[in-house]
Amino acid sequence: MQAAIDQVISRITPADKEAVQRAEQRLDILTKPPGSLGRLEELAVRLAGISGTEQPAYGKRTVVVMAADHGVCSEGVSAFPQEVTVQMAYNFLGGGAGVNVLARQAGAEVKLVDIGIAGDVSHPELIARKVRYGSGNMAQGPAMSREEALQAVLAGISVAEEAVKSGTEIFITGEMGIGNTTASAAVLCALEGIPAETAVGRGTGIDDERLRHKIAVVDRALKLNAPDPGDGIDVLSKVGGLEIAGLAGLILGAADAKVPVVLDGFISGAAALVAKALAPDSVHYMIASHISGEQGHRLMLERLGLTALLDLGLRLGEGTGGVLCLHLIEAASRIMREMATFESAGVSGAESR
Ligand SMILES: O=C(O)c1ccc[n+]([C@@H]2O[C@H](COP(=O)([O-])O)[C@@H](O)[C@H]2O)c1
Ligand SMILES: Cc1cc2nc[nH]c2cc1C
Repeated sequence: MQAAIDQVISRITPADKEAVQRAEQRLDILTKPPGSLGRLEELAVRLAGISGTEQPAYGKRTVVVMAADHGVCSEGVSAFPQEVTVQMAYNFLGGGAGVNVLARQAGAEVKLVDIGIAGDVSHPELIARKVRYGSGNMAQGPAMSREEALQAVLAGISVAEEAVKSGTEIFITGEMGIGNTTASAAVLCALEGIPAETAVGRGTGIDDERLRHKIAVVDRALKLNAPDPGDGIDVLSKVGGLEIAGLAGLILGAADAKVPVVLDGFISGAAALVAKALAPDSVHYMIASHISGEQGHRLMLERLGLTALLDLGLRLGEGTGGVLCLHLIEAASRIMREMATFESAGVSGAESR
């Protein structure tokens, strides 16, 4: 399994520098004062680098919602009970979750992957890739074995490969898993050497007392398991989660296919940090959609070297912020394809002063 992942990693290259240059040049001849479309221009340049063309057009958009459970829930780290994960799985499949609504509006398809839900889910639309029934309790031992972490990463890669084969041109990372902000905070601490109190937030909405307890749980898990910060798979297996591993694989698969991957919130950010640890150039293919209300996400994006496009105080997960960002991606790509140039519209350029 390691060899198959290494093969994918070896194919991931930086963004296309020439397409970046062509995009910058095109932005300067469009009918607007230079730089006046602000961050939309930066987005257009990044998309050019990813897609290898300064005038990209994106058709099929796929939100991949990886769902899994977390043994650490038994420590009382979430405001909600674990069974919500399986219940929400059916909500996604029925089209009633927040991300389903926003995806319909943005013309995106939602795919639910069972990568480690603690219960059984059966539905014709489900992508069944269960590695195990929930992770182990990281406060008492490793979350999973190294083999299970590799299997989950590989599952994410194969989901990406299959979606690209069926026409996906943009990915959005989504997830569902009660307890997964604890695992994501632990991954952030382990990879970036950050203290638990900086990385841990309120997740689904815990009070001050539970927050102090959650920080102590993450501290204990890190001390007990001593994950190796130089080894992304070790971090995943000791203090990660199955959906975090699956999303890390999805990001690697997207980067391998040179398809933009829009990151949602805190959990997607943890997966992105793992992908970066495994393949530093994968960051070139990531678009940070929004800054989550979850404490620690800002720092996470800083460590990824990415700037979020939206700041709406979202903290739902599922891919909701990522899907909202599709409207901006569509805007940036249409500007590059449809906006007139000074020459084509007969508009005078700036006077040199
Ligand atoms: O995306 C985010 O930034 C985000 C922030 C807080 C919570 N969530 C969602 O809430 C769940 C995890 O919260 P918790 O408190 O159970 O760890 C999980 O299903 C996530 O999708 C997501
Ligand atoms: C209801 C509910 C929906 C969610 N969607 C993502 N995380 C969630 C957590 C809860 C509790």
